[in-house]
Amino acid sequence: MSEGLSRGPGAAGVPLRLGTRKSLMATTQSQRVADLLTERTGRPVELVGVTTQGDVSKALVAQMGGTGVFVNALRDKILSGEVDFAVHSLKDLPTSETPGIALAATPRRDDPRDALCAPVKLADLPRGARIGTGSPRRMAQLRALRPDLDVVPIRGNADTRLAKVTDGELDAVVLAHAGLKRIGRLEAVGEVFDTDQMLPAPGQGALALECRSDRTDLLELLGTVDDAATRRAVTAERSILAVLEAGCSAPVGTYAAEIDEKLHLTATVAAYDGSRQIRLSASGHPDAAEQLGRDLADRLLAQGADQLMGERD
Ligand SMILES: NCc1[nH]cc(CCC(=O)O)c1CC(=O)O
Repeated sequence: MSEGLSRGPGAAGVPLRLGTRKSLMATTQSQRVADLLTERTGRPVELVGVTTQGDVSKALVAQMGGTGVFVNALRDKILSGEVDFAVHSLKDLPTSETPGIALAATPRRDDPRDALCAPVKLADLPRGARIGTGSPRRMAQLRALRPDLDVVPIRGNADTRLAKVTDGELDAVVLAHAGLKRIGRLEAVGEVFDTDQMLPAPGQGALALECRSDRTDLLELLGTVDDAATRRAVTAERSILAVLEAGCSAPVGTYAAEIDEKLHLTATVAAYDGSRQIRLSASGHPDAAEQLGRDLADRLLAQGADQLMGERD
């Protein structure tokens, strides 16, 4: 479509190429960001579907350490110049920096909470009900809330998981509210967990725009959809993960939000069996988000967080 045209900083009107996975969740969140960018800057944005190895082989996703395989494929396309930028679910991004890649913007966050997908609330599930999740964080917190439940490890995309409830294989599954909203499946929600009951994954509900770090023109343009309060909150949350040297598959829950110009941060580290949980809170100046997270992580470690995370049943 735009073949052969100059893509330099002066090329106003040339569509930006947004590399995206082809799943419904990915294309929905990419299109939302595309529309917002065009609305704010007048610049057209076209979606470029990218098939990753992870989309082709489910076994490979597990083998390569989860969602990182999707992230890496999109980053490769950015570095090679095939696409200009990508939109990721922030919680799927590793905390380590990637040479040549910049986090250009974090748009305003959606609901960060987890949701119980069942015809009833958690308290109304019968004793011993089967509840599916692949996340050690959700597993541990569910077991702490309802030790009598049978927590079943499952895989697959949100639709596959929801189908297990509809067809009666499971009584419930737990998924991110934000993802369910993006794929239009909020009707499946029986209860949205309060953060007092279940702390979300660091960055849950937030999106991340990435582009090449040497594209200063693009960094400025993408920066128009950045939400500073979201960035501060997810910075605090992710700095906990970084200190704990944990990823999205660790039993670590966090939630940060600004209230009355203070940043409040709560984090939990749980044993895999939910038998023990350390949960701590702190608040501080929003501009010191990273330090707030680091200090809280140090306090978690001082109370034995690394030992807890190392225990598996
Ligand atoms: N790891 C999969 C994943 N990555 C982002 C979302 C949902 C959207 C979000 O949390 O921002 C999901 C599904 C889920 O956890 O239910």
